[in-house]
This record gives sequence, C-alpha cells and structure tokens, in this order.
Amino acid sequence: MTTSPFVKLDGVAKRWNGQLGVEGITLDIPEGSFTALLGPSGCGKSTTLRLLAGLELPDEGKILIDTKDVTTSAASDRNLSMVFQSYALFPHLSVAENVVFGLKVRRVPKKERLEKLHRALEITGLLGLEDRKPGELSGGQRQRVALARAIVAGQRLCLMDEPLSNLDAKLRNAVRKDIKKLQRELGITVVYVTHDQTEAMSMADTVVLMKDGHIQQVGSPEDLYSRPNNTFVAEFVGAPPMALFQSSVLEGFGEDKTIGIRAENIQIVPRGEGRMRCTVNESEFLGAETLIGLDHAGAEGLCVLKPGLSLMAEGNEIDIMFSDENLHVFDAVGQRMVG
Ligand SMILES: Nc1ncnc2c1ncn2[C@@H]1O[C@H](COP(=O)(O)OP(=O)(O)OP(=O)(O)O)[C@@H](O)[C@H]1O
Repeated sequence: MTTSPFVKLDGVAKRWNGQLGVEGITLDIPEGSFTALLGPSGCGKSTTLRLLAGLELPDEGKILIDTKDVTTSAASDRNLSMVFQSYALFPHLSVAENVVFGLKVRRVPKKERLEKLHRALEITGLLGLEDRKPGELSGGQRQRVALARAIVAGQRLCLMDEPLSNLDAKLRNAVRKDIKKLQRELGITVVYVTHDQTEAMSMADTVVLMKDGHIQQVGSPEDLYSRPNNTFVAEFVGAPPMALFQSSVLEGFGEDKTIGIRAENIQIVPRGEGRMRCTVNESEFLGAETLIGLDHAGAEGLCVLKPGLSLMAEGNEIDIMFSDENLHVFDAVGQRMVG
C-alpha cells in the first residue's frame, strides 16, 4: 500500500509578467520529514516556499496539503506555521506575548496558552527570558522566540525561509541543531529554504536542489553527493567542489564527455606511477586535513586532501592516481551517464 504524501506539488509554475519564477515543480513530501530547498540566489527557493504558504498563487499546477487541494486557498486556511530570516517579532511585546500572540488572536483560553507557552519556552531554552523585549535579546535568542511561536501554533507543517542567515557562524551551528532536534521531537514536517549546502546537507532527509526556477535533483544528501544527476549538482554539492574536466584528458573515455572526481578519491603517487601529472598551486591547512590545489593543462579544480598538516610547496610537480570506479561521467549536455 502506498500512502499519499503529506505535501504535494504537481507541475507548479509561477511567472511575473512572463518572467520565470519557477516551472514544472513536482514534489512529494512525506509527513514528519525535513526537506531543504537548496540552490543559488534567484533559483526559485523562496518562490516555491511562498507558493506552498499561500503567499503567492501559482499560474499552473496543483498544491495539496494533507490530501486537501489548497492551490487557491488563503495562507490562513493552510494549517501551517512559518519562520522567517527577519524573525518578524513585535518589538513592543515581551517574549511571552510574542510567542502566544497567535493563540490570543485565536481566543485560546488563558490556562492552555500558559501551558503551551511554558512548554515552547522549555523546548527552545528560553525559560527565564519571558519578560524581555526582542531588543534585549541576542540574534540567536530572537530566532528561538520565532521558533517558539511556530511551536505553540501546533501546526503539523512548518515552513522556514533562511531562518539562520542573520546569525554568526557559531550560533548558526547551535540553532541548526536545535531546529533539527525540535523537528524530530515534535514529529512535524519542515520545508526549509537555504542557499547554504552545509545547512541543507546536515539537517535535511531530502534535499531539493534548484537552478533557474527548475528542480535539478531530489534525493538524500548522500544521493546528491555520491550520484549527482548532472554537472551543476556535481559542482554545487560538496566542499571542495568536484573537479570536472573534458574526457579527452583520459584515455578510453572518448571526446565529448565530462569527467568528475572528488578530492578524497585522488591519491598522490610516486613519479611515473600516476594517471596525471599536476603542479601544486596552493596548500590550505584546514585543521584535520590539508587541501592541496593542483593545476593541470586539461583539468581545472583538481585537489587532493592529505591528513593533518601536510603543506606542499607551490610549483611542485606531482603525479596523481584515481580508480575508474570513483569517476563520474557526464554526457555532452552534462547529464550523468553511468553508475
Ligand atoms: N514578486 C516578484 N516579482 C517579479 N519577479 C520575482 C518576484 N519574486 C521573485 N521573482 C523572481 O523569481 C526568481 C526566483 O526568485 P526567488 O526569490 O524565489 O529566488 P531564491 O532562490 O529564493 O533567491 P534568494 O536566495 O536570493 O532569496 C528570480 O528571478 C526573482 O527575480
């Protein structure tokens, strides 16, 4: 028996005066999952989320939430909560008032409001700060207030648009873990927009990678990393990015293909025993590893990872080796061919 997805987008398109926002967006999102919409600026992530939220209406296609066709429903009728980058807190209201604002509007009884407030503040680690105003909180605490507000709303679907982008790197890491933990504990379905692949890869069960208003690949973080559908996905996912080069550089791969290889699949071998001779162009110490950047006349972006501190002099010539099974082969238009 197949269960129907909790959220379904079917052939959704949105244009403004003929200019493309998104097109052909078809996506099934299971209940209780964490889905990240990932891609570069302008690829259509926010438009997709806004269509799901009911803040925009599609020109084509259908949107279903919990089997109900909500394609033209108002945002308020879609039973979802939203968390934005900007927090969207009322500056003159306290933390507690901000969190229960929606419940008050919905005339939820005071006793229930206080219970829900306490639980949400407990979950988000904000107990003790209920009387502060947003201006008296750090960026991370403000974002936690926005999360607490989404939690008390009690909706099964929560949409998040770059909720961490105003926070510094350390805080981003901490709140990232909080969000993931919350999503698991509450069993809610999260659709999360980000342009940060580390964020998407570390939080999501499913990553939807977009470019120019179209979906490029839908899969687990591991799928996108290990079996990219095309050269765009191959280069976008992973740091350092996969090196891509013309197949003519290697024997036996023909002329018109693109070959991809990741740094961790390349070894430095004794002179004369490798498949390519390269020149070291930089060494970057990353902590646990050193990244050695390589120049080759036929291939850009090649690099090798060496354990620990292992700097190599710029200009050094080295031979590198890799096995065919670690190569990604793309056809003349950049689509994955094998494996
Ligand atoms: N209200 C609008 N009017 C006209 N064009 C729009 C509107 N909103 C978005 N677009 C266009 O639709 C495309 C997708 O925009 P969208 O905001 O969804 O991208 P994004 O991936 O979320 O980018 P970013 O990461 O920069 O927020 C862009 O070309 C954008 O200019």
